[in-house]
Amino acid sequence: MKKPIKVAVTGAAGQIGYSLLFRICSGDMLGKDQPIDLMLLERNNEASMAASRGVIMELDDCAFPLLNSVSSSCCAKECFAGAQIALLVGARPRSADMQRSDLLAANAQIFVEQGRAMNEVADPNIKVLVVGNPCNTNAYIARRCAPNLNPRNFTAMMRLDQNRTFSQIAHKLDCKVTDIEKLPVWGNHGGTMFPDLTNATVRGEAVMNLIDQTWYTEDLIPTVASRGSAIIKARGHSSAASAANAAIDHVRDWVNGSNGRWVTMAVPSDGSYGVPEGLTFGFPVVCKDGDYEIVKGLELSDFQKERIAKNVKALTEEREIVDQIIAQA
Ligand SMILES: NC(=O)c1ccc[n+]([C@@H]2O[C@H](COP(=O)([O-])OP(=O)(O)OC[C@H]3O[C@@H](n4cnc5c(N)ncnc54)[C@H](O)[C@@H]3O)[C@@H](O)[C@H]2O)c1
Ligand SMILES: O=C(O)C[C@H](O)C(=O)O
Repeated sequence: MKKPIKVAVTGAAGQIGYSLLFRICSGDMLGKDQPIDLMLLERNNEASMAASRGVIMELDDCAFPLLNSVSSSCCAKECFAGAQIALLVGARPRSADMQRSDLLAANAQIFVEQGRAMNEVADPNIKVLVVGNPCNTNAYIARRCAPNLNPRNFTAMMRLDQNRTFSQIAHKLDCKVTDIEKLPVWGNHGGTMFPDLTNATVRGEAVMNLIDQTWYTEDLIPTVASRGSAIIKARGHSSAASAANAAIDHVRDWVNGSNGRWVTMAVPSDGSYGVPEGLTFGFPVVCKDGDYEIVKGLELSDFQKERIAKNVKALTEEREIVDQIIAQA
């Protein structure tokens, strides 16, 4: 029997939490032989605590063989004590009339506090996935506030954007999602995100030979970039089960490897492809041995450079705003 891994999840009683926790405990994220100590964080108010208790009752009622223990707290330091993996989901979602970046004012402070708490009590090599929006910049905040932890390990979720692109391509070309390779989404989980078909293949054939450029730039890219808004309009709530699924995919591949496949993770830039060092930026990565590597050596066309530059601009502007928030916090 393996030793349990300590997994912290914030926003445990929210929409995403309700899809995510049950899949973590059934072994979808870390494997069917990996026991888990689950540590939940919710807001300190009666409704959130009650909802959190209800979720724990349901987790109990599933009798998950892999769930070694579960605890719930409204104190970040208690929740993150010894945590080896943290999924930072707890944050306000946007409403139909908002951009994700409009959430910075509401959510930035959460990631200042949680970054500081992790810095004091988490495993120094903790792997962090930020889901709460705007997730790239929130991951940047948490990393800045946790100088004692491994900075590479502060990542944000763009796997949902990749999964959305894969499904659009599979519908368009009538293929299986598993036939598709080398299709990353660069940049920010925001309006400028860049689903990049340049190197994508379907059963080994270049996707760009199978679709026309107009469909790519005028249909696919806007459809993926506005999918979150389309779901909010349709459901009245932001995506939840698909977001939880993407979080599972992100952490599973990071921990257990992507078998040579490119996957999209937003990670601290090392300066690759002209992206300023330190921005939390969506890149194509390959995961192996519990780590990720940005795919290197790609020749970028002017079209790719221009799309990447728009994301650099958006994230640089957000970084300027939050640098002030961090300095004042
Ligand atoms: N990156 C992505 O692809 C992606 C996809 C979907 C949603 N999101 C984002 O995920 C976040 C959560 O979405 P949701 O639909 O689950 O929202 P929700 O409102 O249903 O749940 C959020 C939960 O977080 C809790 N929470 C708030 N502040 C907290 C704090 N400081 N500590 C602990 N818990 C706290 C709330 O009490 C609530 O239970 C939102 O910001 C949303 O925009 C991101
Ligand atoms: O769009 C949102 O605000 C929610 C989430 O980021 C999504 O992409 O579904």
